[in-house]
Amino acid sequence: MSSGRWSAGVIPYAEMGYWRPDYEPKDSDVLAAFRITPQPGVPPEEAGAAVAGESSTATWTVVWTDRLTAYEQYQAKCYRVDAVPGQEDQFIAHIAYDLDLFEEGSIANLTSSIIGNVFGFKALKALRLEDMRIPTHYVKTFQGPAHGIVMEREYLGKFGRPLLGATVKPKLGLSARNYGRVVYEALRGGLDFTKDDENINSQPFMRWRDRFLYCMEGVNRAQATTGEVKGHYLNITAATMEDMYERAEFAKELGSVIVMIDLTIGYTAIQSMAKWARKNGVILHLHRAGHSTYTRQKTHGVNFRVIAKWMRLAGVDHIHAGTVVGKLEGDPNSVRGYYDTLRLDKVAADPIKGLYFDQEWASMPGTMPVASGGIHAGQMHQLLHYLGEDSILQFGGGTIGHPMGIAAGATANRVALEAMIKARNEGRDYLAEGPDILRAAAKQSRELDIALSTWGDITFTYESTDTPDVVETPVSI
Ligand SMILES: O=C(COP(=O)(O)O)[C@H](O)[C@H](O)COP(=O)(O)O
Ligand SMILES: [Mg+2]
Repeated sequence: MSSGRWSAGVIPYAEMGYWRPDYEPKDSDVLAAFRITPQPGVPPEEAGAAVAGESSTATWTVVWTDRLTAYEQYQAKCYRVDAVPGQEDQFIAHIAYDLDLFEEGSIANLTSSIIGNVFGFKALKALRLEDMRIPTHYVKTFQGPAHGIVMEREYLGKFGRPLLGATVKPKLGLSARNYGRVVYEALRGGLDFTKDDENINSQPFMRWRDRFLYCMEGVNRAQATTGEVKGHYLNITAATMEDMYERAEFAKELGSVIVMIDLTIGYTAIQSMAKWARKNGVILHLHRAGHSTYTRQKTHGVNFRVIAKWMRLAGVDHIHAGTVVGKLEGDPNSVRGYYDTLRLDKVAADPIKGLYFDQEWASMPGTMPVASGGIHAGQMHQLLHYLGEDSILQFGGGTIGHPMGIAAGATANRVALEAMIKARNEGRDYLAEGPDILRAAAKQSRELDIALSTWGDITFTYESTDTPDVVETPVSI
């Protein structure tokens, strides 16, 4: 292959040893699959080598000090470049990184290497990190989910069905007392959880302490009324770690089973809160606020499946992971891949689901995927079919917008879910028989009947104008 010089005076990375088609990745290597779109005139192997170089040891020229290190071991190696069928300018570069390049248990260190500089590289028109294989040697250095799916179910005493939740709406502006009323109504009506929105922190119209007090009053009253364990995700996102710890401690003092953080607080803050959550026996919910700024474009950024992997390592118990049928973007096969990544212990490579590598989690607990964003009771069969039962289904508008009121909206969701689970136990098929099962259940429940007649036809078909995630069978070049 001709490595090509993409700028005068620059030594091709391929010549510096970052293109190694003969390299056999070791079991302990961290592997990455990047979608690269090289600039005209830059051969794909050179572009792949440049990414390997810049995300490991290299600068743009050979430096004398390289020879003072175990240079070859520390060089990342681009060992394979595949053409993407139907996308002439795109290639998938596979890169192997020696485990010694990374600090144990640090998402900040892992990401400063893998996505640190390379996305601004002039040699590339665009770059997207599609997937990573985290070797079990490295997996074992992370705490992982504070409690995980199995323990969460045991704490709550809820088994064999998805958990139900709702985001309090409107997003902003309610007083603490009215907010607490929404919590109580939704929980007494049949939901397991209610949730703060991503941008509810401590604004002038409702300070965090007041919100926590009124929410927990609603939670406690709903527990007394229903005899079930209930929770409200108290969002402890704040400007500093000190503020977040203070809010988390107060939530625990009030007896909350769960607290919430936003992805915007950053990887290190997330890992710190995961440690706090394990130590204090409080479930940790993560809202992926901001992710679409870098996950949505199909040729540039970071695929959400990689964020899902990092967040399971970082230690969150819940993460928003898409709905397939709701109001927000999400290709069905890719979403199934995210859910597998979060829940399974061994995840097999599957090009249809966009999974480039086998991933072994070495018994690390699973993170509960949360489906949220424009979903309602009329989609219950589809949600169960696509997302499975170890999930949280969250209906904000689809609870609080119910014409008969908030508690009725919650009841509609609970009745629809229980009808579907009963049908599963009788061996019936969610997708084929779902609409019949829902209609039959609605004959016994005015709340569900009204929900179906209000929202039954809403399918968010405008979403299908989005380009589906590019999932292809790679071809070696
Ligand atoms: O407020 C909502 C949903 O409200 P509603 O249920 O009224 O639509 C959540 O913030 C979104 O789910 C985030 O998206 P994602 O879950 O995809 O990250
Ligand atoms: Mg929201």
